Amino acid sequence: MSKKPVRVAVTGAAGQIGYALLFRIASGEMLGKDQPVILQLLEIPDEKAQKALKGVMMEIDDCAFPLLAGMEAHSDPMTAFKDTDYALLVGSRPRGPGMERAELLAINGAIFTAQGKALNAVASRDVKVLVVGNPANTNAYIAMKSAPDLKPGNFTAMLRLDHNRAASQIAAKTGKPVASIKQLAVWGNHSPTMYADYRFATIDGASVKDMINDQAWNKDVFLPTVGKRGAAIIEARGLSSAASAANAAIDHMRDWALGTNGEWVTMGIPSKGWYGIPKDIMFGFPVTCENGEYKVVEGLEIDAFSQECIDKTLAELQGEQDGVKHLL
Ligand SMILES: NC(=O)c1ccc[n+]([C@@H]2O[C@H](COP(=O)([O-])OP(=O)(O)OC[C@H]3O[C@@H](n4cnc5c(N)ncnc54)[C@H](O)[C@@H]3O)[C@@H](O)[C@H]2O)c1
Ligand SMILES: O=C(O)C[C@H](O)C(=O)O
Repeated sequence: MSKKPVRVAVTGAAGQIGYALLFRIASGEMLGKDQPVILQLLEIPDEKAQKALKGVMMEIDDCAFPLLAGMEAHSDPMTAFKDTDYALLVGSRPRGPGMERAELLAINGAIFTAQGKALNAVASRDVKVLVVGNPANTNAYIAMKSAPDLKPGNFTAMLRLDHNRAASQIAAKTGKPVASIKQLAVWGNHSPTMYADYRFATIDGASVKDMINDQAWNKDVFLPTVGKRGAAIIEARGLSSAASAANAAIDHMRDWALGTNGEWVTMGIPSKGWYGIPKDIMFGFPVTCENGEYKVVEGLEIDAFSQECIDKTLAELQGEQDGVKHLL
């Protein structure tokens, strides 16, 4: 018997990431090739944006996706999020050259108060929320705090692009296939302070740290390359990453919904005190997923260098989250 369709809301649906994301959701790459979906697409109530959204929807229609069980255009989160099972909050301004993501808080923060409230009012009580719009961790925190009737743990921020970037750099350094890299983690904020950590990573059972055996490369090449990759792409492309961001969003939601078979992935989630990160800080942690739930990988040893990195990204997040109290 075929499965009941699930509702997937996507904001910023006519934007760059939206264009790289919607077709893949509709084709079953996110929730499985047997899972029908209803797309609930949100754009700003602006004639040009709504017209562009109609154009994207015409193209989606023209793909004749067998799993697409319905598609709606919205300009109000209160209708876009009605009964939604999954919400991908992408819609918000990207940064331009020379900006840091945190500078977007003043522009984008308020979007997530309104959207958190709307999710609180009308979404499924089990909605799984992924915040992509930057600064992603703090926007996710705002949305979570604006939705007191939903479970805080159902709000997540996207660190998966950083995880995938780290995996790709390690594959290049070791000359091994990216798929062979296991047990990678990215701690903290989706910002240059993030701490991509390969101390526990393995390739075919062997330690990646021992294979690389170069702390100078870790500190002076790997961490800055991963941490500043978004800026490097903006510099090269003139626009912020879109297809890789959409790909990471698909990976994040697919793994959360369908499980990771014991493999580690990175998700930005509200802390419950793990590794000394204060409660509710929206922090990147290594997790595994099973039965629609994520579980933090606990008990990892944090050495002095790692603690210093974790403290730095935590302090930045605390500063950002203190700075948005007026929105909550
Ligand atoms: N977390 C990550 O790893 C990551 C990666 C890449 C990009 N991003 C962020 O994702 C966001 C979107 O990037 P993009 O390249 O698609 O930008 P874009 O400008 O191409 O598209 C954004 C779209 O969002 C719409 N929008 C704005 N406010 C909205 C609102 N309140 N409700 C609904 N829609 C709204 C705009 O009209 C626009 O169509 C940016 O904030 C960017 O920095 C995050
Ligand atoms: O860096 C940006 O502003 C976009 C995005 O967050 C990225 O990491 O590519």
